[in-house]
Amino acid sequence: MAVFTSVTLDDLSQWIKQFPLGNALALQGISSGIENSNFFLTTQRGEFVLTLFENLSFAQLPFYVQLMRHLAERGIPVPAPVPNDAGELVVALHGKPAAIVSKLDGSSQMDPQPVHCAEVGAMLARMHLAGQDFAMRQPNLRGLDWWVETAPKVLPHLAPETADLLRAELAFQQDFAGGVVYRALQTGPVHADLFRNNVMFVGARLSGCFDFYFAGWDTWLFDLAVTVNDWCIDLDSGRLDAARVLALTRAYHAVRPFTEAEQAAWQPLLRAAALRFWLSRLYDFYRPRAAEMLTPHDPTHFERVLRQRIQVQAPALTA
Ligand SMILES: Nc1ncnc2c1ncn2[C@@H]1O[C@H](COP(=O)(O)OP(=O)(O)O)[C@@H](O)[C@H]1O
Ligand SMILES: N[C@@H](CCOP(=O)(O)O)C(=O)O
Repeated sequence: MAVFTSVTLDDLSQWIKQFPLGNALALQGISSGIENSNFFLTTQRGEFVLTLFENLSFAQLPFYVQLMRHLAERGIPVPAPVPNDAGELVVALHGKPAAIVSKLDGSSQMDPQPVHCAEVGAMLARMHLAGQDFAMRQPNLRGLDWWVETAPKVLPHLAPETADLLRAELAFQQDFAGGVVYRALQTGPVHADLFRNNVMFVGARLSGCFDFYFAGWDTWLFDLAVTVNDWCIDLDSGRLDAARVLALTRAYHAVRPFTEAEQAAWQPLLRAAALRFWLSRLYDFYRPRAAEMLTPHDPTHFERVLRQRIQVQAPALTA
C-alpha cells in the first residue's frame, strides 16, 4: 500500500496499551498495496501488521476482520486479528478505523510455477468451504453494482474504441448475471483479490494469504477467476498459461468439485474478473488520491486480459 496517513512510534505509545502486545518498539511504513495505510509493527510480543483503513468505514470493517478470524480459527492460513482489552478488533487511530493482525511468514512468489498454482487452488477451495458457516453477510462492494456506477465516471477519459469495449462488456455481464446459469452458481464469502502479491510462500509451500479488504459475498467461481487471471497468465500479453491454469483448477476441484453451472460460467466469469480490475484501475488512475508512497496500477494490463478472455477460449475447468 501507499502510506496515506502517517503514524509514528510516538503516536502508538499510549494507543498500543489497549492491546495485550506490550510496548511498540518499531514501526515501518509499507509501500506496496493501494488501498490502506499499512505498517510492520514490532512490539514486545512479536511482529504484526498495523492497517489504517482509508476507504472502509467502521460499519463495513467487522465483516472483513471477523471473516479473517473465522478462517484463521478453521486452519486457513490468514492473518489473525488481535483484539484489544475490550474484545474489539477495529479501533480508531488518527480518526480512522485501524486493526492489528499477525504477520505471516514468507514472501510473495511473483514468478509462479504450476506447483505454486496448485497450492493456491487447493487453499482457495479450502477457504471457500471454511467460509460456508460464516454468519455475516456483506456484498462484494466491487461487484456488478459498482461496475455500473463506476463505468460512467471513467468512460469520458477513454478513446472511443476502448469506451466501446467497456460498454459492451458491461452489457454482456449484466445480461449474464441475470441468467439461469449465473443464478445456479454457489456463493459464499470470497477473497476477491487473491493476486500473487497477496499470498506468501516459504519455498514451494503456501504459508498464508492476506488483504481481505475486498472480500464479500459473491460466487466462488468469480473468486477463482480473479485468482486465475493473475496467477496463471503471461503478464506481458495477458494470455493464460494452460499448465498453470490446469494445476490451479485441478487442485481446487480435488478439494471442492466444480458444478455443471460453474463449468458453463467459466469463460464469462474470467471476463467478469478482468473487467472488475480494469475498471478499478481505470478509476484509480483517473481519480488519484494523495499519498506519501503510491504506485498506481496499470489499467491497460486488464484491458489486454479482458480482450484475451473475450477472444481466446480458456481451458475447460475439469479437462
Ligand atoms: N499479515 C501480513 N503479514 C505479512 N505481511 C503483510 C501482512 N499484511 C500485509 N503485509 C504486507 O503489506 C503489503 C501491503 O498489504 P496490502 O494488504 O496488499 O495493502 P493494501 O490493502 O493497501 O492493498 C503486502 O504486500 C505485504 O508485504
Ligand atoms: N489487486 C488489485 C489492486 C489491489 O491491490 P492490493 O495491493 O490490495 O492487492 C489490482 O491489481 O488492481
